[in-house]
This record gives sequence, C-alpha cells and structure tokens, in this order.
Amino acid sequence: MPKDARVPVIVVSGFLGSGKTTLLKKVLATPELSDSLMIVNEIGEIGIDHHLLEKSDDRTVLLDNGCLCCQLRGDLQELLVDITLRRRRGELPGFDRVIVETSGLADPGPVAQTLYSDAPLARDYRLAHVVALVDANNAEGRRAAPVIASRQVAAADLVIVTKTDLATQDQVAESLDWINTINGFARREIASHGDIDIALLAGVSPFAWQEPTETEQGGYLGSLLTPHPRDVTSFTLTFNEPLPRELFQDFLDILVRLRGADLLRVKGILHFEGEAAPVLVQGVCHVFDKHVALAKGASAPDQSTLVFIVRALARKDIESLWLSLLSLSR
Ligand SMILES: Nc1nc2c(ncn2[C@@H]2O[C@H](COP(=O)(O)OP(=O)(O)OP(=O)(O)O)[C@@H](O)[C@H]2O)c(=O)[nH]1
Repeated sequence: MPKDARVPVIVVSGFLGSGKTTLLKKVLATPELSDSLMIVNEIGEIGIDHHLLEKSDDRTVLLDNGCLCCQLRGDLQELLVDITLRRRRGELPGFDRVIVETSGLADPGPVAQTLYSDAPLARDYRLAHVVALVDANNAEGRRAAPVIASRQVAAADLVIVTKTDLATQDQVAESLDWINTINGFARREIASHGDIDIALLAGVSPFAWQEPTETEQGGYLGSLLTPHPRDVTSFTLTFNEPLPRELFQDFLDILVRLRGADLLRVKGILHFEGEAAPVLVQGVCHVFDKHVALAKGASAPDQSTLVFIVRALARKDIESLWLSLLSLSR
C-alpha cells in the first residue's frame, strides 16, 4: 500500500465545557502534535477559545457564531479547500494535521461525513479520529441537550471521560455506563486536566467513520428526533468600562446560586478596574474556575466580553441583575 499522503484531520467534540480546549492546549504543547492547524468552532457571537489556545494566529482559524454541523458546514468545506490552495502557494506555514474543535452543541457526525462525501476534500484530507469528551461531573448539563450529547459519543472512535478529579467514582462509572449504552465500539480513556497519552492521537488510525447503525446505538438515538434543543440560547455581554472585580464576583455568585444548572457554559475575558492584565473567567453550570490573568502578550478583545450559553434564561434578566447590582453599589 502506498503511504497515504493526505492530511489527517482529527475532529474533537464534547458537550459544552467538557474540556476540549484544555485538552487541546496540552496536545498542541507536545512535540508530536504541535505542528497542527487548529480550526475552532464556537456558538457565541464572539469566539473566546482561540485566545486561550495560545497558538500563533496563522495556525488557528476561528469559525464562530454558528454550529459546524448545520450552518457552518459549507464554511468548513470552503475553508479546507482554501487552506489547501494557500498551502500549495506557500502562503501558509506547513502543518502535519488539522484539528477541528467543534462547538459544544455540534454533532461531529456530519462534520466527519463532509470529509468523505466531498470529493475534492477527500483527495487532500482523511479523517484520522473523531474524539468525544464526556465530563464525568456534568451529567446534568448533558441532559439539557441529550440528543447532541449522545450523538457526539456515537460518532467517536475515542471517548475521553474528563474532569475525573472533580467527579466521584459513581459519577465516573455512570458516565462510562452512559457511553456504553450509546457506543460500545469506541476506545475509552479517563483523564483529568487534558492529560492523555498523546500516542492515542498522534498515531495513524485504521479507523474509518461510519454512520452508526441502530443496533450500535442501542436504539437510543433513533428515538430522539430534534438535535438542537430549542430552549438553549447563546448571547454575549460586552462592557465598555473596566469592571469592579468584587461586584462582578457577587454577580456571578448570585447567578450560580439562582440558576447554576442553566448556565451550560459561561466564558469570557474581562478587564477589571486597576488591573493591567485581562482575566479569563469561565464556568460550567455550578462550577467556575478561579479567575486567571492572561499571560503577558496574549491576545484579548479590547472590551470585556462574556459569552453565555444558557437554558431557558433570558439575556435581559442577566443584564438587569448586573445593572441592579451596579446601581445598588453606587
Ligand atoms: N477540575 C477540572 N477542571 C477542568 C478539567 N478540564 C477542564 N476543566 C475546566 O472546565 C472548564 C471548561 O473547560 P474547557 O477546556 O474550556 O471546555 P470546552 O469543552 O473547550 O468548552 P466549550 O468549548 O465552551 O464547550 C474550564 O473552566 C476548565 O478549566 C479537568 O480535568 N478538571
């Protein structure tokens, strides 16, 4: 067999906040996989992840404000064709593989299918892996969009159960059971903070993606029709002035206390009063990270920007909460 010279593509999916960016940051820091072109898809109007990956801009492409499995599927095709042309003309630095980070609400199946069904793409690219991340600590979040969450697992050849440092043994076992009911064929790994055996992704996989059959899906997916839940919405709050840190923390604490279960994903980069470095703020349902100042020289939007992906929660209610706290504090 002649060596397959096509560029391998790794599709990384996983429900909102399951740890995709954390894993990819680690992956891109390894010598085996640092030579990758990243395509990052985000649901919100304003993308945040590309600021967090700490890769040079010409190696990271953002496809934001839409879902890769529906609205942006054509954009991915065009992007990959364009990348091939620019690479041939020497306008792009060389890369050994493409990694596509899908949004937390995308079904990776159609994305993978695109690589097979589009003849020009299939000439230059081959699907190497579909990876799905499953947050052991957030079964509740997955239940907000069960069809998408299970399709992510169904399409994968490698499923990584994440955040095992936060989860109980029962939660890990429950996640593995849930994965088994959907896809008994994928390799399963357990990881915290993105620590996986890099060889799992660096190697050439004999895997060929196929639409899972009903039996493989345990009949489960067949019974579920609409992939995107209607009550899940996304919006971005932007703040022109630097924010008072303590008040903002109160605002987040109140939001978490009142509606934590519906905060499927919150992430943003904020400028706080009197602080030189912008700060990364992010959370998944009830669990928020400690705020981390961005490294010197890291790119950041000029205004404070906070992206919300929420269930049954209106933008105006969140804005009013912030405005009331602000006026009470003055
Ligand atoms: N304790 C713990 N936190 C983690 C782990 N992996 C990720 N996180 C945190 O979980 C949150 C979400 O992680 P991300 O890597 O941004 O998740 P994601 O899947 O890229 O998120 P979206 O792209 O927004 O869907 C962040 O606050 C991370 O710091 C882990 O293994 N353990």
